[in-house]
Amino acid sequence: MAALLNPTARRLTLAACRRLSTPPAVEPLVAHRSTQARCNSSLVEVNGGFGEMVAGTQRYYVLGGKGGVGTTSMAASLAMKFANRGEPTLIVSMHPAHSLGDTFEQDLSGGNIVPVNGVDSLFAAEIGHVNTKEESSNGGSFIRNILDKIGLGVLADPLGKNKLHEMLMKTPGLGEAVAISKLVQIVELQESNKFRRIVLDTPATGHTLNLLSATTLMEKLLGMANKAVNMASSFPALKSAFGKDQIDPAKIEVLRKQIARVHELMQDPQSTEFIIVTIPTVMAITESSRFHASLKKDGAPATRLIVNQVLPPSTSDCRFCSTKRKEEARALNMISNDRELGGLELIQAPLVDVEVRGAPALRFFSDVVWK
Ligand SMILES: Nc1ncnc2c1ncn2[C@@H]1O[C@H](COP(=O)(O)OP(=O)(O)OP(=O)(O)O)[C@@H](O)[C@H]1O
Repeated sequence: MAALLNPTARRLTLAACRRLSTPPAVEPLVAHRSTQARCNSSLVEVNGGFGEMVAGTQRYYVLGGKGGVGTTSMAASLAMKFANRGEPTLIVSMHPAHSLGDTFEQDLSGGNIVPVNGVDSLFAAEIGHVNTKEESSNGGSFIRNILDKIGLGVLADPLGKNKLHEMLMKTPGLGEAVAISKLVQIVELQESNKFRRIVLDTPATGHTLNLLSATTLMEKLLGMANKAVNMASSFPALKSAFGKDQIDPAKIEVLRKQIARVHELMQDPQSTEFIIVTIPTVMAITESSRFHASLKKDGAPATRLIVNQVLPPSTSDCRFCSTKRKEEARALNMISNDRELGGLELIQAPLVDVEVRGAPALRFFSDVVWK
């Protein structure tokens, strides 16, 4: 088992490292450098196989895990690590409830690719989030765009903002449909060619990653289209505006092909690596095991498992800590004996004493995790 954080060094770390992006005005530079060196060198001897990742041909890194285990922090730290090597990197959050912007302490809610403040070579976008309030104030342009893509743009005007909303917000799978559609757009963008690495922060819903279910997605999109048409047909005033034949099969076919291309990329181990994020609890590990089984079933190439929030060692555990530590050891033990997870490369990321938030903390955390 890899050695973990030295608690003394850890205390020194994130709090001090938060300040390191800007050299101090008054503290002598040499002291600053020495603190920085301690921050950079100290802590963890965890082999994250980062060297292998850098040498590999992969361009896409898809991180997924149960809610709250730290997927966004891990994705952001990986993207930061690539960018710090000077590799142009894009991180995309596909979470319905985004926290990537909070992680970088920057507003990313516009859905566009924007440079991350204070980090060279790093760009970010949050996609897939449909904000009802914003949509209402901008006339439903995001949803309109999706409707356009499936040949139902004509629907947007006659339904009006409110009805459009009511209908689409109640459509199951809309969030995923929107996210996939946006991801396809991003991957196809000319601008995206400049990124050597693209890190995707994805929600794993249940134990599956719907990103891969292109077929299901297409069914959803088509179902959505049909629903829209049927609903509109029940409004007499709209009957003449359009009918089923308004759905443009050619447009649907273009979208289907684009999605198939993304799907293919995601299944190609030369292009994509899936990374499962978990925490050392029996429940999270059990779910990760199912998650890996479903990734394999989908032909998705997962090689690494990150166990996040592992307790640092201590010589003076309180009762609570030592009980917690035993529970953790039990959970970690499960991994090596698990048929699904046992074969994955294990990365242990320590529980640190401050939030992983803001560029300096992320920069530090990325060096701790990705070795
Ligand atoms: N190793 C760690 N040590 C300390 N805090 C951590 C660690 N990893 C994550 N956190 C903190 O835990 C919180 C949740 O992390 P994060 O947003 O990355 O989780 P998530 O799995 O993406 O959550 P969600 O699925 O709800 O979006 C954040 O406040 C983050 O700073």
